[in-house]
Amino acid sequence: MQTLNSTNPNSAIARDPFLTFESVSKIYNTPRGDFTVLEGIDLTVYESEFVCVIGHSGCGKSTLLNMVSGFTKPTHGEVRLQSKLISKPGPDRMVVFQNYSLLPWKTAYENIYLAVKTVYPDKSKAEKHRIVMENLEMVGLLEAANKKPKQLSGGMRQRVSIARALSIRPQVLILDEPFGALDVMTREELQEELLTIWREHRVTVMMITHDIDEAIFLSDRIVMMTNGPAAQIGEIVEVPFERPRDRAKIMEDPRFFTLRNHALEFLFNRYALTEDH
Ligand SMILES: Nc1ncnc2c1ncn2[C@@H]1O[C@H](COP(=O)(O)OP(=O)(O)OP(=O)(O)O)[C@@H](O)[C@H]1O
Repeated sequence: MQTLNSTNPNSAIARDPFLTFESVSKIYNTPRGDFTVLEGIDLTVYESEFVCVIGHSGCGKSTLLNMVSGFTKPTHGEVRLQSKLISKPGPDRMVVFQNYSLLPWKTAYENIYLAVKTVYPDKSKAEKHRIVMENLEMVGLLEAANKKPKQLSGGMRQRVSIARALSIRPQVLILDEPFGALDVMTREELQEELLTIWREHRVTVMMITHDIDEAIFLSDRIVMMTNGPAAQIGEIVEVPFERPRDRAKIMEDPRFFTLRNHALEFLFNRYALTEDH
């Protein structure tokens, strides 16, 4: 594994490990025999870090994040959060998917309320209400509180999903291509909002994206996966831009193009998809 050198002000060096993958492999048993998706994954994510994972379709990015959420377990190796072995889902790790996953028969308010009620059954009704309202406000959706998902735009639904995930104060926010289905304008708007929320909450984020520009704009480090089967971390690139980030300024920075070209070269030259994939 290589790391592109940088003088990153957000550099993870000399911080305590927070989320760790130690010699992680994942093998699925399929009707055609064992299928090794990931092999020998070692990764340390630091508290409050924003890490993006990129790689070709099917290389195992969701599998990697599913081992953080606890939806799936490693076949070999361990994933730990603050030294504690992750073996099942828990409220300390919340996931936002691309396809919203809101309950369609409940309003935005009720979707968030249900999450708060499930995780904090002992909180008073007034306190639960306060948490829901605070989180709806955080994503600018107070006025849409009583709307059901089908009455909301894709961007609004994703805002509700993010509010719901953060309402229970997870330590890790797992984002599986959260903006993949949105148009460019909405996508950029949500990226800005996500960065503001991340800065205020200091939550640790692991996010899958197929969009290199999005990964550069959002993250402290980009984990680039090789192709499967038996995909590995090919390279980890540090993103050197100071925060808060200004998209226009970043786009003018020569380092942006160096990073972008480096990631493109990795994906479309060194690990280009071949006929077999
Ligand atoms: N439960 C399972 N059983 C068998 N194979 C699986 C299972 N889940 C995933 N796979 C296979 O593992 C590989 C990696 O899947 P995964 O969804 O992790 O990739 P990905 O990089 O997230 O893909 P994409 O970018 O298309 O979402 C794929 O070949 C997929 O078909």
